[in-house]
Amino acid sequence: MTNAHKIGFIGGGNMAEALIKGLLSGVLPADHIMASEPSELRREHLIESFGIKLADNNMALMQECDIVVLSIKPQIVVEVLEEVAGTYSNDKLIISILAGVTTASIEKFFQGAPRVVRVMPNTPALVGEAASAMCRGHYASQEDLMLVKELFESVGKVQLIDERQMDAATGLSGSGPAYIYTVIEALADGGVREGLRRDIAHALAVQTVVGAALMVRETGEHPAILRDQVCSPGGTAIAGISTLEKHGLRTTLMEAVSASAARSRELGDN
Ligand SMILES: NC(=O)C1=CN([C@@H]2O[C@H](COP(=O)(O)OP(=O)(O)OC[C@H]3O[C@@H](n4cnc5c(N)ncnc54)[C@H](O)[C@@H]3O)[C@@H](O)[C@H]2O)C=CC1
Ligand SMILES: O=C(O)[C@@H]1CCC=N1
Repeated sequence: MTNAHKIGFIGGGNMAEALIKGLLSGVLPADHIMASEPSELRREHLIESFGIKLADNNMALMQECDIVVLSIKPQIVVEVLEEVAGTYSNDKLIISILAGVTTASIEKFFQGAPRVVRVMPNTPALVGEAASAMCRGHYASQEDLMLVKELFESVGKVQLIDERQMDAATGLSGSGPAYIYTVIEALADGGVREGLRRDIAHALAVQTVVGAALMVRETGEHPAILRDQVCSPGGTAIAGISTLEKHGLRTTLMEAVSASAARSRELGDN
């Protein structure tokens, strides 16, 4: 399917890079991927690392690609959409990965019935393990939605959701890798505090998080059941869990998701 398409990224930053790397190792050859990016340093990096073509500017990219991914910061979306709106035609599909920005607020920049699909991916796309949530705009077809779903399935797992839930997904999975990296760092710190060498503590922390996540995914068991299997009566794990509960880990994580979702809503208001 996607081999018939040319995909262009407006903004070649962190998230675009994760998607480009993931797409290259999956469904798309380098000559089907483009980016437009003002930073000379980033342009060189993208050419050298991935062999993709860099457009001279955003309008040139819009003209050359039939799938255009908006991967700039939400704060400059108005400026960029005003710039490229004139080069849009209805045979092009726009994918927005911008936090907070609604499909309706993108559609209003274009004439006619612009086809917009909104996706909230995350950076593990780089290793083919993205968690992406997506929804379609007013004029995108079911076929458009399925095409984008297939594209993002090539870099991880996809959930179709209602647009009203996109800020929640941004708070959970879009931003979530940052929480888990912090958890990994903190677990390793705990190991170092207990006398482990830093590199060993880091390796044990990473593999523990990978292993626990795979247990949940591959056994299909509820996390509480898997946790109970670790906690021996009167043992070590329940002593650790008791400390996590005392310091409110669950509420802290829930509030982190809500704070991030609230920020996503704020970004959409600008
Ligand atoms: N970083 C993440 O984990 C995730 C980011 N997103 C969304 O992806 C988008 C991009 O985020 P990041 O990649 O993290 O940001 P970033 O700052 O790494 O990338 C943005 C890129 O846009 C370029 N740029 C600036 N002005 C431009 C212009 N006028 N035209 C074209 N390119 C321009 C910048 O030079 C930069 O390389 C944001 O809207 C964010 O909400 C979504 C999911 C996860
Ligand atoms: O921090 C941000 O705004 C972006 C969106 C989701 C993850 N990172």
